[in-house]
Amino acid sequence: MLFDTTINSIKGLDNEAMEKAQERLDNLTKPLGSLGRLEWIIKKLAGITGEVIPSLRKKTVVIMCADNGVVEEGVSSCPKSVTSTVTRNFTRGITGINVFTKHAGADIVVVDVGVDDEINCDGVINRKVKMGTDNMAKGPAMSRKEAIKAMEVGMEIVEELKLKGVNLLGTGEMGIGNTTTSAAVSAVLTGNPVEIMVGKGSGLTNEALLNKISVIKHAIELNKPDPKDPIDVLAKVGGLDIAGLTGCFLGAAANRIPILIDGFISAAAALVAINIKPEAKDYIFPSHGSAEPGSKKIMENIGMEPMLNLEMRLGEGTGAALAFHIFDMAVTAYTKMGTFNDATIEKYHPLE
Ligand SMILES: O=C(O)c1ccc[n+]([C@@H]2O[C@H](COP(=O)([O-])O)[C@@H](O)[C@H]2O)c1
Ligand SMILES: Cc1cc2nc[nH]c2cc1C
Repeated sequence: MLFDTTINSIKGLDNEAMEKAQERLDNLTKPLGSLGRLEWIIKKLAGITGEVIPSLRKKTVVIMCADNGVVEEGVSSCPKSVTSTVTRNFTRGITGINVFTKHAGADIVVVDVGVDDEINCDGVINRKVKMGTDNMAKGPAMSRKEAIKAMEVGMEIVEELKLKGVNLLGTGEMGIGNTTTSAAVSAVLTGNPVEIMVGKGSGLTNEALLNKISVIKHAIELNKPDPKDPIDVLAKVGGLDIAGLTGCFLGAAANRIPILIDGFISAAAALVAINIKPEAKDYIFPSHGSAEPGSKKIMENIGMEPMLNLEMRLGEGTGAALAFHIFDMAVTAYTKMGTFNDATIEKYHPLE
């Protein structure tokens, strides 16, 4: 089964490549460590790829699109039909992520993993597991088998992209109601109270926010997801979009491809992936901190610090695409700066 083989092929980082990268970083004409977390990016890229001089040849954002049955409980300001409309619009070049990726010199791959509509649109890959999840306020969102199938969709997509030479991935999603499922999954897995994991998503009144909180609490009480079993949590109170992205994170780790988290939903998927296989964390990078409050709590739980804080909450992978620029700058500085061997000054050593 693809799921098991993927999980079993996730291995640790290449320490030798990381040591050599550190050596080069320390030899660049700058005070030791002065490029801060750009140096951390370089070292981690070297450990992931085994290349001492990493190059970002092909960058792609994978967008997992799916509907969430819980939307019928009034948890979103948007009608469910927005999921299929925006999914189609990704192929028309007019959405936020189209502009963000174009500017970053990256591509997008749009995957229908469970939109409740026949998409039939060139440019949208049809890997529909089912026509949206069931309403988690009335029973499990999906079966365990469906959750695994959706994760395998993500794993397959990453394998296909690897064959096409993609060596930097971003994660994005489109799914009305998915801030509700992300809050539910992350509340259960982090052990935080539902209230602090929930926000207004794409926009809610204060009254509707209270309803969203009680719907999530009810869904958790009803389905009793087991916090020690991340797949159980994903299946009972998650979504097909989150599951697809969880598969992308695990697939990227198995295929040694660096992969960036985007906003709250993508962070919830990374949280599930790390709970399934802790070593996957080595392959995952943060990008921005979403305005959705639960995003910060997930980052704290997985021990990551976003690189940007712009209060964005669009999703689609826009924050990840924005961070591609930081990666480009890190690699450019690392490869284009001179070393102390070329420079006319002595290597700078910090005071002991
Ligand atoms: O990425 C984020 O942090 C984020 C925060 C709030 C909303 N969104 C986007 O808005 C949609 C979900 O909002 P909602 O209110 O329907 O749960 C979904 O399509 C996401 O892409 C995304
Ligand atoms: C237009 C629109 C675009 C989106 N992208 C992600 N969520 C969205 C919600 C809406 C409403």
